[in-house]
Amino acid sequence: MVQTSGATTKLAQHEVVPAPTDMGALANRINKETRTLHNKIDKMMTLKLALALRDPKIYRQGLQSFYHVFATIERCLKEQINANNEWSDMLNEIWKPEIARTEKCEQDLMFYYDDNREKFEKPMMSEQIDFVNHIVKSSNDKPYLLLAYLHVMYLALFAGGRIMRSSISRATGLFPQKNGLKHEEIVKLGTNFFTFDVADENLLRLVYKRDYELLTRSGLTEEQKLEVIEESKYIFEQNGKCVSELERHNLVRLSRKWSYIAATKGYYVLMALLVLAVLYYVRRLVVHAFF
Ligand code: HEM
Repeated sequence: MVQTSGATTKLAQHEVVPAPTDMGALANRINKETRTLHNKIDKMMTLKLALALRDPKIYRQGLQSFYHVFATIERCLKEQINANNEWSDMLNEIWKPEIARTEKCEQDLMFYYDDNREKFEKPMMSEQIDFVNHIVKSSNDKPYLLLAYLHVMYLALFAGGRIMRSSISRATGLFPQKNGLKHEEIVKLGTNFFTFDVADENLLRLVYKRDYELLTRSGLTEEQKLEVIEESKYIFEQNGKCVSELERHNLVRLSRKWSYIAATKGYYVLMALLVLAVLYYVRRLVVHAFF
């Protein structure tokens, strides 16, 4: 458990581990090797978020996709810690319960799905199912691959997550009205995913990164570190596939909606166009006759 209450993040530069310039540190190596992939998903998600913030249905689909990933990581992690194998101590010492996302994500999903747990409990989209199966297999075959998830998925929350939290909180079209609650109260109910129950989030991040480095520095062979870096690339790529899959799904949903409108309201649209054409013709006749 991280003792963060009343703490301050004012650490001297030399106390921050790993130093940003330490290119031997596993976390820095992952960041360097995945920079291009990160920039790609950053652009993708920033674009999609602009749409999702106007449509709670799109937002909750995105959140659901992350829910399955975090819930699977945390389930596998618990299994490996309880297994008392050669990786249990390392994983247990890096892991901080305050960073867990399963419950936080569930609280938000219950809010957006009106307390219908069965609507989000199981992954239904194929890329999400592949992702979940891959995590379970990696964790069973090589438990140290969970270290890729512990860096990539959880540190994302402190950087991009913070940026996203601020745009989400300002998005007025996203939150359903609930029993006359004030906007700030509603925002709180729907943004648990981005909050940590600690006095100082930055300290939590620094302690997490420090323990990750101290335990992985000599706890893994070079070959295992290379495998963790490869798994990190997979995580970025698979997140990208999940985002694209949702985009395709919504395009189909929207086109079905428009074909439905055309099929059911087509008569009225045709009549309106006809009236406009007649008005245009009459206007032309009048202009021609008098001018
Ligand atoms: C699934 C999507 C994403 C993943 C997995 C991800 C992952 C990461 C990781 C692992 C880091 C390094 C953190 C560290 O070492 O402390 C990071 C940094 C960062 N991310 Fe993301 N990220 C994602 C999406 C985004 C998005 C959408 C944005 C922008 C809104 C963003 C903005 C940033 C920023 C500003 C940093 C800090 C860069 C730095 O300190 O040099 N990320 N992200």
